[in-house]
Amino acid sequence: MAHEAVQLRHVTRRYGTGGGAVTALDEVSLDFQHGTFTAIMGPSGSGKSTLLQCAAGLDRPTSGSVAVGGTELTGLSETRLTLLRRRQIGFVFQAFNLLPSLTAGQNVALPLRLAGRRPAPARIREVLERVGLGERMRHRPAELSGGQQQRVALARALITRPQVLFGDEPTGALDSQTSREVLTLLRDMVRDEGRTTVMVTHDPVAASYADRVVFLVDGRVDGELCAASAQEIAAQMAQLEDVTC
Ligand SMILES: Nc1ncnc2c1ncn2[C@@H]1O[C@H](COP(=O)(O)OP(=O)(O)OP(=O)(O)O)[C@@H](O)[C@H]1O
Repeated sequence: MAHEAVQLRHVTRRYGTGGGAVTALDEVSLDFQHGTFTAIMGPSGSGKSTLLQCAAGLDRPTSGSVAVGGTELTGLSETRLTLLRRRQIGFVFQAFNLLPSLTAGQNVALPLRLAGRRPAPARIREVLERVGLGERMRHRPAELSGGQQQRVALARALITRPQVLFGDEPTGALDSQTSREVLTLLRDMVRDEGRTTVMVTHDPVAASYADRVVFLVDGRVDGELCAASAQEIAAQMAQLEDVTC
């Protein structure tokens, strides 16, 4: 494919005005290539979540441009942006955000229902099987472990076959063993299905599952590592946190 999966050019996001204004992102330019797994790291308040929200079309930059799958988001109406998000983007958060009264299968079907489509039961089963939960279709969230709930949330994000999957601390609420299972699943999906994945994390071990780690400091890109170990990533983070203290 000719274009990047996600392209940010000189993206600035400012909150507020006057003396109390905060520049959460400051002229960030980044490309996320098709079929790659990128982790975004940086000290608290460095702009990681803002970057993800702008890249996913959930927030609009103050200036600069974002393109997803070759479509420029700047200037799209809210309706067209919503349609693009539904078709091309999946999102998983630290909180699983499942509806407690719905079964796993019904939760997974929700994005299609919201788009006015009738989900085929076979497709729901296929996606739940992909995350290892084919037998749990009729279970409600309270009957599932944290890791299983996050896998249902992942299946829900994948039901529309998005080009790009964004995760904001997707393993932040999981113990280390369960985190590893979810991260392995994410990495396998990138490798086997070419699902471009961008994940914010505080955890160097989680980041080591990615092909590339981009570091943010004060809303700017401050270096990156490729195919790095958790130790290398932790060392880089310690250095950045020292500098910003
Ligand atoms: N809605 C908002 N209104 C005002 N300021 C905001 C808003 N959202 C974020 N900020 C500010 O923008 C900066 C970047 O925030 P952001 O949440 O992107 O950082 P982060 O790196 O994800 O932080 P953390 O690791 O603590 O979650 C911070 O200074 C934050 O206080």
